[in-house]
Amino acid sequence: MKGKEGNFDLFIANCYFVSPERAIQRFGRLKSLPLKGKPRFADLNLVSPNSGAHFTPWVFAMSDGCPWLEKIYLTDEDLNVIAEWFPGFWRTVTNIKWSPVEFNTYPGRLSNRVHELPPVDLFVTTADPVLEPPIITVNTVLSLLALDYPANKLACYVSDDGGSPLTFYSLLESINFAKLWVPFCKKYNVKVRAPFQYFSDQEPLIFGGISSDFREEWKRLKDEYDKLQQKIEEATKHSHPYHLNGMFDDFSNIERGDNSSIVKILWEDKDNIPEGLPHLVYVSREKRPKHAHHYKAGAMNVLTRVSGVMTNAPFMLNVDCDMYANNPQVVLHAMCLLLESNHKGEEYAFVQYPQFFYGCLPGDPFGNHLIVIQEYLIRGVAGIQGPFYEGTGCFHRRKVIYGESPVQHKNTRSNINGKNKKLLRPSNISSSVKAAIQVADCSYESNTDWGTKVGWVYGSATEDVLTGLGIHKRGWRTAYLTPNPPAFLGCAPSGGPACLTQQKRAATGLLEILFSRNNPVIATITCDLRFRQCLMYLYLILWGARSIPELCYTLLAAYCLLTDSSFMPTVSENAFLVPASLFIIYNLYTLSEYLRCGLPVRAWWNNQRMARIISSTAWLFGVLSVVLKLLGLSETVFEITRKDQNNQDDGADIDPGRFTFDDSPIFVSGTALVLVHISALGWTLLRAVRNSGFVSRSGLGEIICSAWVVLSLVPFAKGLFRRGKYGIPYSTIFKSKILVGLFIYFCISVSRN
Ligand SMILES: O=c1ccn([C@@H]2O[C@H](COP(=O)(O)OP(=O)(O)O[C@H]3O[C@H](CO)[C@@H](O)[C@H](O)[C@H]3O)[C@@H](O)[C@H]2O)c(=O)[nH]1
Ligand SMILES: [Mn+2]
Repeated sequence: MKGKEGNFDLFIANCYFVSPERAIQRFGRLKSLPLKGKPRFADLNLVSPNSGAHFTPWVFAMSDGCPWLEKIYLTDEDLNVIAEWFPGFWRTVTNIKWSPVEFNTYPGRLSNRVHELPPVDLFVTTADPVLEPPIITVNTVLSLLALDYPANKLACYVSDDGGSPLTFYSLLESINFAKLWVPFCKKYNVKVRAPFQYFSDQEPLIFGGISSDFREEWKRLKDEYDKLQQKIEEATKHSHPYHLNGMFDDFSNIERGDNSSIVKILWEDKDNIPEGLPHLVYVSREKRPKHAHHYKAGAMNVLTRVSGVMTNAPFMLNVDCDMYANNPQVVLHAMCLLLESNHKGEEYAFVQYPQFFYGCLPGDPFGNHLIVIQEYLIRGVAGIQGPFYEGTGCFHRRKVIYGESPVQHKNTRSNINGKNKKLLRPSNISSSVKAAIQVADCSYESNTDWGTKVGWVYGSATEDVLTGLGIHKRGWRTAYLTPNPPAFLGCAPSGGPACLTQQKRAATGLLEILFSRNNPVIATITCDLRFRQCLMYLYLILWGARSIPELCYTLLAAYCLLTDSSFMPTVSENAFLVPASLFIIYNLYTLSEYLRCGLPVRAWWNNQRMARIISSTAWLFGVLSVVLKLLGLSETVFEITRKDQNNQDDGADIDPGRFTFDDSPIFVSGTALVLVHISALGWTLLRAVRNSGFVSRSGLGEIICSAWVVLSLVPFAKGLFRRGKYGIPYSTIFKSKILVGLFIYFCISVSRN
């Protein structure tokens, strides 16, 4: 089974078409593709819903001679039906979801080419030891050190933007544990290599038939991990847990946001054998109050340069500090794609894994598990030019980050003819520490292309999407990989404040892209961004801006009820069917997506509800902060999301799925909106009672709209009557009431004129 066997691009048409002609129209084009191999099979039966006729679509397999990769183009049956019946309906979204793609990778088949595997640099970013407890970062690092990949081809770099001695101490302490953990994982082929997850599961001890050796080692390692955890916990409690001497000297007198560069080798892998422990390097870049540090993008660029002078691997993985590797074969899976070019000779700029989360609350109460979005949206984009960069769980080609275009890449590749590829990683890195410190200084980037044409791009709080767009703009294709088990798992924030802060930052950052030099429309006209990819980016970056029309519509319903007017047709008119069917179809369709992902109805509802909450609060504030930035009144900031620890209980009545509040102004608009609608509905009811019956101009349409808003904002309605963190603070309610008063006054004065 070598050589030509195996690799094929597979085209499947598994959809119902309105007519066989339509199917031929859509899939006939496949015939003209340059088939290298023989078509494999064609045995799917299609049924035409109109004529009932059966017909067989074409299924093609094209062999490229690469045994470890399959690319499957799927066509979403429901999408086709909808697209057939409702031409033009939800066009932008349909554009994105139209041609989903799935890759199947077979890392096992790479095993006889181990010597050809390239080195990979692994990056972890952390920024705040309080919001991001070091034990979380330590677990992520341990999961990376223990990956199924030759250790002498890996190097792990941790960027600590907090310059925290606690984070440094925790990583230093974890080295001794890593020396036991990594061999243990590889010896017993441990599935989950983040120790906190592995040991939270007692199962390995309960099953029968496992050697007593294993039991003993398991217990020993659990013991060691507990000790490590205790040490870190202890250090967290005391302000000076370690004598500031020797290795800690650099951390004395550090002020937040004002420190020189620190680069320390925590572990240098001198043995240089595949079974060893990868290099581990701690990096805290220089920060000065007068120098913009560009948040995560700045940190990523420093990591790129520091690793550049130390190991300079051709591929770089980056993860957020909470995103541990859940599938030990992530690098191998990524290599199945990165080592290959497709039948047109194109290579992928990066391989993006989805963001999935651990410890998920049932029913996705905060609407942030991203399962459906990733399954339909990102898989769909994967069939256009490729997924956007999600900021974590992504393998980049180093040269692409340095600004290389696909054409340049092809040329250099054919020049070196694949032979001189750098397949070894230096085993001595201590000699380059001095250089590494220099490239981590903040003056290093002045008057260079870093942050514009080179590296992670500055100017947006969503540096990930902006950077990925810069790559697509140069004409690169990218790939989306969804192996089983999921590649990486992280923490999804819970509670109102953390979720809304994260969404506000996303809305801000995405909108900033519209006003950046990477504007997708300009990129399509002047560069190599594809048109459909441009539509996808527009859809994405205008997410937050949707809050403005949405707010207008929600207020419109309340306005009509308060002034006894209407914006909807009445039930007796035929025209009523238009909004009614749109409403029903939209909800049924989105619901079907959740059900097809195996999620409960509750998850669908929670996501719909959170979308309205986020739109009326976080996105609105996101838009506002971009407006302030454009007016030059304030700069946008990257607020770090709190990484919750599961045991963070602070009371008996704990319900982690319940919405929480604090005194942030972000809650004012939502509170005002729910108050407006409750008033409007109350007023309508009163009027109905007084007039004995609904003889008014505003009818069922307006009432349904208003009630839908209240239903979506139920957490706010409940928050009005609760105290503590589940209640809305009085000051917020007070401010909201002023807004409500102004709105009602506006309604009355408009309707009088
Ligand atoms: O000044 C900073 C700020 C943040 N970070 C790191 O950036 C990562 C992401 O920050 P987080 O607060 O966890 O944001 P999330 O909302 O969870 O992040 C999502 O959104 C970000 C912006 O789009 C992406 O960068 C992330 O990869 C993506 O997971 C974390 O590792 C932080 O430590 C820094 O290194 N320096
Ligand atoms: Mn995160």
